[in-house]
Parts: sequence; structure tokens; C-alpha cells
Amino acid sequence: MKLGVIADDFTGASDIALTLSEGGMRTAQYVGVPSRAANSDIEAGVVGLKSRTAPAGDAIEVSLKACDWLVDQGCEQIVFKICSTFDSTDEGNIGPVGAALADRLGETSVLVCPAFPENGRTVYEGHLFVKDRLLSESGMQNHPLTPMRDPDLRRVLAAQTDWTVGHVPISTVRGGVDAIVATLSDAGRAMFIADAVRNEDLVALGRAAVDRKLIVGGSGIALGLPENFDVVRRETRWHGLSGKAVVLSGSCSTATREQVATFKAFAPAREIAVADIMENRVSPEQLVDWVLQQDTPPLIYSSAEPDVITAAQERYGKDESSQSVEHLFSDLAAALSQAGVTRIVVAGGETSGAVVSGVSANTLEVGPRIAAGVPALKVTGSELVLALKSGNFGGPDFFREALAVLEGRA
Ligand SMILES: Nc1ncnc2c1ncn2[C@@H]1O[C@H](COP(=O)(O)OP(=O)(O)OP(=O)(O)O)[C@@H](O)[C@H]1O
Ligand SMILES: O=C(O)[C@@H](O)C(=O)CO
Repeated sequence: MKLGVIADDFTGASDIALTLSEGGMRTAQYVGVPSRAANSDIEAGVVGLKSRTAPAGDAIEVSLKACDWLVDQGCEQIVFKICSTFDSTDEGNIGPVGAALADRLGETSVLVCPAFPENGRTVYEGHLFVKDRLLSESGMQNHPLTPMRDPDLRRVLAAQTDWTVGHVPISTVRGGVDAIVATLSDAGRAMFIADAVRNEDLVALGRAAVDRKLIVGGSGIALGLPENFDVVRRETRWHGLSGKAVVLSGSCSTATREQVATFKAFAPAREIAVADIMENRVSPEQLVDWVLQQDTPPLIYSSAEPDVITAAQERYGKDESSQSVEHLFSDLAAALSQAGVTRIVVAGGETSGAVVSGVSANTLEVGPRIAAGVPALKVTGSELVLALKSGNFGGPDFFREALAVLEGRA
């Protein structure tokens, strides 16, 4: 293994696994830190964690464990994959985990860039944009767990770490690899928010990071990395699975809510409210029976508007509300796979974490792209294929498109 990635959630892991796989690296995605050595033919290993919203100490501990495992597999460089919308709180986890990984790897200068232009995430003058909106006006200010209310990433990161926070402006990025390298050199415990507006900017940053032991970024930062290693490009082989399918959506992001509305117009759909779970009005067994009765792939969703989420959080507590939904999706996914469901499309990073732990997946093989940042995945050693969609990824018809790719029809 040459390149190791520690991803702070599972959709983010599959997002960067797709970029590396499309970049020609033989890539595997692992669910949590593996207890065994990786297959020797794997060039890029992506360890997916569920650490984005964990207490900082826990996130550091598990990220260091992942780092040690990747270094043991031979990795020369580690990427800490964060969300392209920089999802985090003042307590962390980007700053504290980034600093802990840097200390472990002996790195003193860390490039930080969440840009993902293909999905509309760009960084300019240190500020993060989602399409034509500042991060703080993009809908992310209403996120149930990590509301992002400040678009200036230098300020956001500085609140999370005692490392110096610097900036690589777009003029330096466009000035070429040597200009970027000069900015990053001999910095002395500094993290640099780098501007990037186009894929070419990310490729330049990736090239400039060739000697860095740690990079922090979204999947875009991986665009330029495969070429730093001696890899031979290969086609991915993919065989979809037919059989029963289901869509599970716990994401409350703007894009997901539109996808839910689009899919509901022609597919059977069941909405789950936090109150239904808290007051035991719904169980995985009932939901599995309902799924199996449907003639076409159905949707089960808790995706809701911000006022509904706020009301649930005020009534039951913030963590309690999201955990109740995640536990339900985890138990439901386990029961669905036991009942013979072969295709599961999941919306939401935390929700995807719940689902992959529910189905006891250990390693995921990366298949073709469904949408930017979302590959088809096969659970190794099992008759189950998955799509793990980040909240705001995919077009309005994503669920139908994902079901088709997972079946091998597209
Ligand atoms: N109706 C609801 N009320 C309160 N919380 C909810 C509700 N539905 C889902 N949640 C919680 O909101 C969180 C949504 O996070 P998740 O990561 O799954 O989606 P996302 O943030 O849109 O996706 P991503 O992290 O990929 O951008 C989960 O913890 C989920 O359990
Ligand atoms: O970078 C992104 O936006 C995604 O891969 C993700 O991490 C969302 O959870």
C-alpha cells in the first residue's frame, strides 16, 4: 500500500475511494480499522471511520489507530479526508485530529483543502463556497450535527487548534508547484488553508504535496495524488446484483430532501419521525415486512425540514434524536440483508455509518461512479451492493440512478 486515507465518515471514504480508483490506484475501502493486514495488491487503502461528530479525544484515538495500521501496510503518505463542507464544530474534529496525525507522522506543515469543484465546493480567499453561496448561506448552517455558520475556513480552523493557520492564496496555487512548495516549506507547526477553484488547482496542490507526510482535504485533493506514485491505470470490473432493493435516507440536507421528493412521486415510501422511534411506534421487523411486500424498490426516510429537526431535538435532545434514527437504520439494514435484500442505497454520512455497521461490512470494493463523489460498492464476501451518498451529492433523480448502477443496468 502506498497511499493511506483516514476518512471521518463512510460516504466521505467512498467519495475519495472513487477519486483514487478513477486515478488508477487499486483501492479498497475498509469499514473501521482492519484487524488484519491488507491484500498485498492494494495501492490505496481508505479507512472509513465514524469520527466526524465524536468527542475530539475519541476521534483522535481512532484516527491514530487507523494511521498506525496504514503506516504498517507501507503507506508513504496519509490523507485525512474531511467533508467538502468542512463539517466540524469549535471543539473539532478537523484541527485536533489533523494536529495529532501530524505529530504522529512527524509533519510540521499541513496542507488543508476541502475543495471539490465538480460538486460546487470551491475555496477562494480562504472562504468556502457551495456553488454560488458562501458555506454559511448554503443550507449547511442548518445541519443537525455540525451547523456551519462561518465561511472563513482560516477562522474556523484556528478555533479548533493551537497550530498556526496560514493561507495559500489562489495566486500562489496558480503560480505553480514550486510556489506552493515554497509556501509550505519550513513553516513550523502550521496548517495552510489552500484556495482551489478548479480541478487544475487541486492537481497542482496534489503535486506540490508529494513530500508531505499528511494532507487534510476533501476528495478533490486526491485528484493530483495518484500521479505522485508509480501506478498503472486499470479498468474497474463491476457486476451488479439484481434482487430486492431499498433506499434508506437519514440525511436532512437540501439535495437529499429534493431526491426524496422526486423518488416518492413514483416509488412506495415510508417516513419515520423521531417521535415514532422514541415512542416505539415503529420497529425494524415491521419495516422489513413492508419492504418485502413492495413490487418496486421502496424508500424509508427520516429526512426532514430544519424546523422538524429542531422540534425533535428540543423535545428529545440533539444526540438522542440523531442516535435514535441511526440505531433504527442500523438495525433495519441488518434485518434487510438477513431477509435477502441485495441492493441498499443510503443517503447521509452518519446514516451510512449506521448501515455499514448494521450489515457488518468489513471491506468494500469500489465500482463505477453513480454520481460525482458516489461510487457503487460491493461488500466483500457478501451478496450485497451499496451506494453511500453524501448528504448534498447527486442530482434530483439520484436514487433511481443508483439503483440502476447497483443492478448493473447503467
Ligand atoms: N427527522 C430527524 N430529526 C432529527 N435528526 C434526524 C432526523 N433524520 C435524521 N436525523 C439525523 O441527522 C443526521 C444526518 O446526518 P447524515 O450524516 O446522515 O446526513 P448528512 O449530514 O446530510 O450527510 P453528510 O454527512 O454526508 O453530508 C443523522 O445523525 C440522523 O440520524
Ligand atoms: O466531501 C464530501 O462532501 C463528502 O465526501 C462527505 O464527506 C460528506 O459526508
